[in-house]
Amino acid sequence: MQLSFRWYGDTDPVTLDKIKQIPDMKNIVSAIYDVPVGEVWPKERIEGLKASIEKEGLSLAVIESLPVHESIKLGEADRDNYIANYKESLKNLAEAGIKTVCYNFMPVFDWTRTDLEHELEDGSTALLYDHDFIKEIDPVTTNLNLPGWDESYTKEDMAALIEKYRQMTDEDLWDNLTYFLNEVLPVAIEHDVDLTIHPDDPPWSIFGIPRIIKGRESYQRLISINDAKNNGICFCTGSLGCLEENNLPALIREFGEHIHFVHMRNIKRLENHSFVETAHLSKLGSVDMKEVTRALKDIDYTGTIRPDHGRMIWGETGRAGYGLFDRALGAAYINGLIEGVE
Ligand SMILES: O=C(O)C(=O)C[C@H](O)[C@H](O)CO
Ligand SMILES: [Fe+2]
Repeated sequence: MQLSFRWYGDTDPVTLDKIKQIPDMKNIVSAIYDVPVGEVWPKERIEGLKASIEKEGLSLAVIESLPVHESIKLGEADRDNYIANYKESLKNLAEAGIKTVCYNFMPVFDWTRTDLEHELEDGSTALLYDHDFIKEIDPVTTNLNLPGWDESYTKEDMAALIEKYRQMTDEDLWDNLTYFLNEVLPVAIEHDVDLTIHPDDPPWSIFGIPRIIKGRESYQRLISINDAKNNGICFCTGSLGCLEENNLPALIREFGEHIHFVHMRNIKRLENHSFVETAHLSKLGSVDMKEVTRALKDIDYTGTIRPDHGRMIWGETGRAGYGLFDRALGAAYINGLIEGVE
């Protein structure tokens, strides 16, 4: 298993010279963030990102993420243009030697929380999701100012987009994912790139819009589209762990040959679908990280694994979920789990 760390590029307050001092940290997960969603990622930009990482003696192991344009998720008439661009970007990434690309198929929003600085009893802060609050609010008028949300939307854009998705069913979204994968997988297979779909976070419909990547049935359906290993999974313990019925070690054993990227994150399930992110340690949350790691060992997982969202501890401020200190503690914990199961 290749330990890795997410880095948001030159604007990230967490710098590569610090990341590389985390024990056994050799691999970086990153992306190009200033190319508009749907445009082609130029070769020179990819090479530039790679060079900036290799300059520090690290390697660019995974792209998280190559985003999927809303027109593709909506199945709109112009989706083919964006799919053609997606293929071009995949080719450019493959030519730069990148073999693992993460994406998600969540409509409009990325991960969703209701409080980015929820104070825990030890004085650290974590990301909280209050399901009752989410059910009450109008996402257009309530500014949750989540970093994962695309800041380029005007309120009118967002309202129009949400309305379009509210007319869609899960089936419609599956149809559009199927269309997308039938188009891009041949390119991924030809260039030996593993696409890895990140689960929905949280893994259920919010704001009345569909979400489909939630657990076992989702993965059975995903693989029924195309059983090539390139039709892959980013196994995120924090996202999947939000649903008590998701047996994470069993999912790993069942879908292991499609897992090419792992996010290690712990959450504590609260009542009625609410949850709070915790430190990575199993006993502080609802996810048994040791059994997850043992299952990864059992499937001889050799892919990339990263600590996912951490708390803000020791007074650190920065990008929600992406501070240095608690993710570094998480990385050290993952090192220990791997050593333990080996
Ligand atoms: O929601 C999660 O578990 C993620 O890993 C999602 C990442 O934070 C997402 O890629 C940020 O855009
Ligand atoms: Fe994740």
